[in-house]
Amino acid sequence: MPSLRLALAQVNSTVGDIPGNAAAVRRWTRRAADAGAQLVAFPEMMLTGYPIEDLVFRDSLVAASRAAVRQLAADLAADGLGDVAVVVGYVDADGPAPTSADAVPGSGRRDASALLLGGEVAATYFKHHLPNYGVFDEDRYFEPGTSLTVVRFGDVDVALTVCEDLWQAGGPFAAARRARVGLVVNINASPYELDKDDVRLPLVRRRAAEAGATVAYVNMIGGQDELVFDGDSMIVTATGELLTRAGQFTEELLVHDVEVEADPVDAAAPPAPGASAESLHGEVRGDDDLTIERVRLAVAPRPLTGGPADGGIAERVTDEAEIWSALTLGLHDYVEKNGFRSVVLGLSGGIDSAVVAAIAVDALGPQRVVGVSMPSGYSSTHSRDDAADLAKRTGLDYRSEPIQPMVDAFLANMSLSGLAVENLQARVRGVILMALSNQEGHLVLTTGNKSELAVGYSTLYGDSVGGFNPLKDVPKTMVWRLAKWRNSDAARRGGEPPIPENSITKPPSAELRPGQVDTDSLPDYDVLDAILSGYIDGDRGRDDLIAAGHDAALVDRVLRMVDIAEYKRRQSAPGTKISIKAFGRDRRLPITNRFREGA
Ligand SMILES: Nc1ncnc2c1ncn2[C@@H]1O[C@H](COP(=O)(O)OP(=O)(O)OC[C@H]2O[C@@H]([n+]3cccc(C(=O)O)c3)[C@H](O)[C@@H]2O)[C@@H](O)[C@H]1O
Ligand SMILES: Nc1ncnc2c1ncn2[C@@H]1O[C@H](COP(=O)(O)OP(=O)(O)OP(=O)(O)O)[C@@H](O)[C@H]1O
Ligand SMILES: NC(=O)CC[C@H](N)C(=O)O
Repeated sequence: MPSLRLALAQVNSTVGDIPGNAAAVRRWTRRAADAGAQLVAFPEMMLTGYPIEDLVFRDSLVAASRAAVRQLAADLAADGLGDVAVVVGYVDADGPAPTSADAVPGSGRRDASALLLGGEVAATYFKHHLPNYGVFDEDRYFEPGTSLTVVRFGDVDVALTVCEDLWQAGGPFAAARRARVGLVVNINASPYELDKDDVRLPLVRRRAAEAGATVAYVNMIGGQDELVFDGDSMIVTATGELLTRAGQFTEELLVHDVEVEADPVDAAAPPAPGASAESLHGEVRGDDDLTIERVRLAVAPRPLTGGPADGGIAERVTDEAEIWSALTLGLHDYVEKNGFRSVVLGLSGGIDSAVVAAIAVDALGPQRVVGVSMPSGYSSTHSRDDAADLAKRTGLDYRSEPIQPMVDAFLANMSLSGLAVENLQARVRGVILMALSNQEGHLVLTTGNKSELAVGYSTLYGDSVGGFNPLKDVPKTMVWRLAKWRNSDAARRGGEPPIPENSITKPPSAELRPGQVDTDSLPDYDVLDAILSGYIDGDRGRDDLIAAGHDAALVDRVLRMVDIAEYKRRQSAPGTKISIKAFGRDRRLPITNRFREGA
């Protein structure tokens, strides 16, 4: 059986930085060549970054992407890497631009994969299955490809596919079976969701069985606004054997030798049982017929030399460890890719700000994190002590800005009472953080968790002020789990647990009036989160939630709070998606809306 040395470049690209991304391809191809790889695969839309959203409508961007892929082929050859096959994602176009009179959005735009060899773009493939659910809008942006590109690579037929092609049965993988390929290269921009890695491996196995071929799956890593990509690249044989698998959230070159069948399956044979359709979001399309385009290469691939390469199989980690990595990488990349040197946040001594501070310190280092205690007349001594303790444990830049004189100045000039005074305190804090941002250039982090965002438990233009929110998609009960995990992980490694125990154990309180605790207005968070998870993540209605055992009056109250807080969410800062349904692109609801569940 022919042996191929594959390299999967699980790397981080930046949206819009076409020259920087092309330079990264050259650097990683050099490393792959040094490891003796014959073919190196980069993620979906590596050259443009992913997702580029409406940038795809710009002719200038498409032209730059098309030019870059050709230039990259030439540059790789000039680097002495012309005999390494490089599979790379980019944006192509072969139809009228969407701006022309007879075109519709998406017309002519292609989510493409190119195989570069010998200084040329030797083959191209256009993504067939376009995801159009959850955070994806690819029907808006692209036209689906209708043929499968099969490249004769030495003695092996290799099919090119892109991301969603793997998530739906039929189409490219069925065509790959008909084409009797030995290897399917699948390049991805697959955003992180908790437990998605548990879905990926069985999915890759099913597609490998469907194609009757080895599947090389490469995914990007890195943060892009609300998305974070986790990698988890892997190679799986036609019989379902996992040969190698990368870790999550780190750049990595996975180099592995694969034995590939030169003439693998009997095209007439049906796919193995279990090769059926599957999608996390339950969307499945039919068994579309693709034509097969065979490409013969003008340049022979480099011979296999040196000792064997084995990429190994990375260990899986706990949910908390996985989420922590997602949140730190999401924040890190938002800060770095948007050119900030530092972040600032209010430290209340409570659990939310403590966890955000610990994430920021892990992502950026303590010298790039400013924590501000802003006590008012209602602030307890422990809230200040706990904030100071957190600062001492993490080494972040700690400041104190008492707000009472500023609140008093407002009250001396305006007659305010009740909720207006409560919210004034949160708003004065927001003004202080924005002033520090303007003065010193920090990005303001806001700290509202998903449970609070769901029920509108925050002050608009107050504690919700900020440019980025690491906890946006993290329910309160998970905030506590993360805090406990981070502390015990630190202890296990012999380090200082960053989060004061008191911040974890005390009852949550906004401290906007004497003796206030969250449970004055909200049910216990474990009860609240269970209802929210059903209503938001599961799209379950009132009756369904009551049938599941939740108290009817409580369900009515919670659903009403969620429904009327849509306006706050629409104005909220972006934050890293970790769940199947994050607020924002995953869940788009009208603000003006009189539909109410049940009562
Ligand atoms: N449909 C709509 N479209 C656009 N704007 C709309 C709107 N409905 C109200 N509004 C505006 O929103 C205002 C009400 O919102 P807002 O001013 O925020 O005030 P509101 O939501 O009434 O009060 C804030 C709540 O959050 C709690 N809180 C505050 C701070 C921190 C924490 C915490 O522990 O994390 C909790 C606080 O105890 C209180 O229950 C209205 O006065 C109006 O201006
Ligand atoms: N005394 C304070 N000093 C500094 N920042 C504060 C203070 N009180 C509130 N904040 C800021 O406002 C956010 C909302 O906090 P609040 O205490 O009202 O509710 P919370 O959701 O329980 O948050 P936390 O668990 O961080 O206390 C805090 O996370 C913090 O960033
Ligand atoms: N870029 C894509 O096609 C991603 C869609 C795919 N279902 C995923 O989440 O991995």
